Amino acid sequence: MLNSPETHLHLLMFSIMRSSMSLGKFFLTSLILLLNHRITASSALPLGYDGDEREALYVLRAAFNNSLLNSNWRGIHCYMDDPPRWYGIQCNNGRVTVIALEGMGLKGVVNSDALIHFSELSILSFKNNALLGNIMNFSGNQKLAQIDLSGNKFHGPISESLLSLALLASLKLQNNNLSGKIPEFNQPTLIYFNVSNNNLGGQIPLTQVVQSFSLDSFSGNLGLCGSPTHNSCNNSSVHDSVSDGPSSSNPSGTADNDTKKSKQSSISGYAFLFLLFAVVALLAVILLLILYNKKAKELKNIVTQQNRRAVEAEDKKEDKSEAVESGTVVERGEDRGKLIFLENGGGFELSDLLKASAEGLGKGIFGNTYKAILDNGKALVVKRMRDLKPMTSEEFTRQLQLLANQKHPNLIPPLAYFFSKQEKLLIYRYAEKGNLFNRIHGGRGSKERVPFRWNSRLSAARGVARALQHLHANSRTNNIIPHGNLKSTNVLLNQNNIILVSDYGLSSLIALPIAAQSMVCFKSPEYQTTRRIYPNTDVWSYGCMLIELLSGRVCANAAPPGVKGVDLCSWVHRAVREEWTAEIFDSEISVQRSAAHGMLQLLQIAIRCCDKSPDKRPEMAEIAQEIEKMKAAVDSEDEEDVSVERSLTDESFATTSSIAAADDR
Ligand SMILES: Nc1ncnc2c1ncn2[C@@H]1O[C@H](COP(=O)(O)OP(=O)(O)OP(=O)(O)O)[C@@H](O)[C@H]1O
Repeated sequence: MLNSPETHLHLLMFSIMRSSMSLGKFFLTSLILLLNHRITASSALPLGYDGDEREALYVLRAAFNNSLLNSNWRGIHCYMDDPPRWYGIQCNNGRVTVIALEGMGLKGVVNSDALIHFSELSILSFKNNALLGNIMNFSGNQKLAQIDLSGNKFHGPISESLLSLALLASLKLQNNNLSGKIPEFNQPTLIYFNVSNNNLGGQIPLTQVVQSFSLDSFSGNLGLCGSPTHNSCNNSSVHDSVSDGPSSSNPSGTADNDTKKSKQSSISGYAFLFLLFAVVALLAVILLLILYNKKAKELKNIVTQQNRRAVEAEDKKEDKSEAVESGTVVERGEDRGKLIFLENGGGFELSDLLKASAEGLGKGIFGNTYKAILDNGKALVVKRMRDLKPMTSEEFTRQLQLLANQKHPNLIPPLAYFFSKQEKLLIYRYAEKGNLFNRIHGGRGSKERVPFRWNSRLSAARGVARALQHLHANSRTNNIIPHGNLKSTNVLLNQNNIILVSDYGLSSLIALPIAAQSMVCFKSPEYQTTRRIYPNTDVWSYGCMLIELLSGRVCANAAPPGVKGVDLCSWVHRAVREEWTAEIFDSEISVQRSAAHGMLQLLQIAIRCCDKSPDKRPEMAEIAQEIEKMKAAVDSEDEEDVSVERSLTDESFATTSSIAAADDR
């Protein structure tokens, strides 16, 4: 896990409340530390990402000038096999495969060559924004299969470069200002096509592919004629289409050539005049926009300066010893945020947090996590949240309150949160004994390693099952994913080794593209095949975690950055099928003879949880009940020393094999 050097939490809080500049600096420091860590960890590898792609994304970011992208699109966008960190971007092997920026109110002009470097791009969506410009040149994007530019302000013709996309399956250009004719699409791969509600004209191409789409795909374009519309094409539009396309209704060119030429030249004369007029109008609009922007910027600067002066003056007047009551909302101006306690008497106040020193614990989906130590020695955990769904402070509060209301001895709910326009923080109790991942894998091979024996592993499995059962029982009605990100780094141990499941229910806060890249649920078999997740997708994550607990191997779906893992469900199925089941168990527990029965039982439960079909997995309540009934092993020092004669043999797995074989599809 990443451990950044000691730093001061009050810097973070102070910067949030006082100065966006120092906040940026703090953020930059954390980012540099993170990048350093990554680069050191993989110094043997080449660059690991595509520089041209990153530059092209920066150009797009500048064009969009969107606050979320301005803050989120920083650093390395795709690094080798790491999950990508940029909002709306998905990658494979350091290359961008998906750009999906939907419904974000994006404005600005997208250059026609904006995507030329993305040769691995397969999905592009700018759906429902307010983007301007011509349809891009896609000649460099031969892997593009889905394009959705609908609901924008794109104008001009539909780019002919689309004709070169041999894998194109879906093209959505509806609700724009596109004009000109529809190109003669002929890719047999094209199964969805919509150009409705534009200003397109001329005859609809007679190619088999284009003609296979219904009237809905073309409606709302007054200038279109020919099948499947009910407008017959008048002579000029028919001639247009005849002269431009080989698959038009008169390909032999038997019409009177002279008449055709004179009509064509008069049409192109009008077209030229129209174009000239359009160019002049466009230049005038651009000039006006530039002037307007300049004025707006000047005005904004003046207002910002005045505001800053006003805030400084107010700060001087403020009583420094302002009391902060725990259990109440602490509010010092909307833009400077609020600290809200979710539990009465959190035992600390904002002023304590401001003075606390902090050290980095690591970086998760949401950003950096810090351990903050208050002056009285109490430790808290502060999570700095990034990539959240756009939501109001009220929505955020509602979601957090729901999470805080989940009371169970094996859950660790948020204690408090901080909300401002730029910054969202979650504050938790500190779990003194770290996480289950470190307990299973940490210090292997070193003298410091304290063996993690069967009874403790069984307690961990039981604690997590109880916590999940509680979450599942309490969220059944609204069909949400109760945990969504169950993995061993999110299972914590307190001073008394009590299991505390953390980070539950956060999928309701995080933006979908980021969640889909990072959260464990989205790596499940059902999401890979159907793009859907279900409440009992958690059961699958639990199955993976049980195998990690039994085998001491890292689970690929839940491995921290920089750690390689194994697809444990497939691995276990293979082990059982190929009859090397005895190898599954971690040597620290396989030497415990009295634990053999329990280990087999837990393995069988894990295999059922791992079923590819969500319907066939057991309910969390059933699993919890089965684990409750399992007895702790009667342990002794002697047992732990049986290293030569393994207590588990392949024969002892006869029952397990048959169950797993039935489950293995
Ligand atoms: N309340 C806590 N007490 C002690 N350690 C914690 C606490 N919360 C998180 N941690 C530890 O801090 C580190 C970073 O946590 P964080 O939640 O940011 O990332 P993660 O768990 O690795 O990934 P993800 O964001 O996907 O959950 C992890 O090692 C985690 O176990």
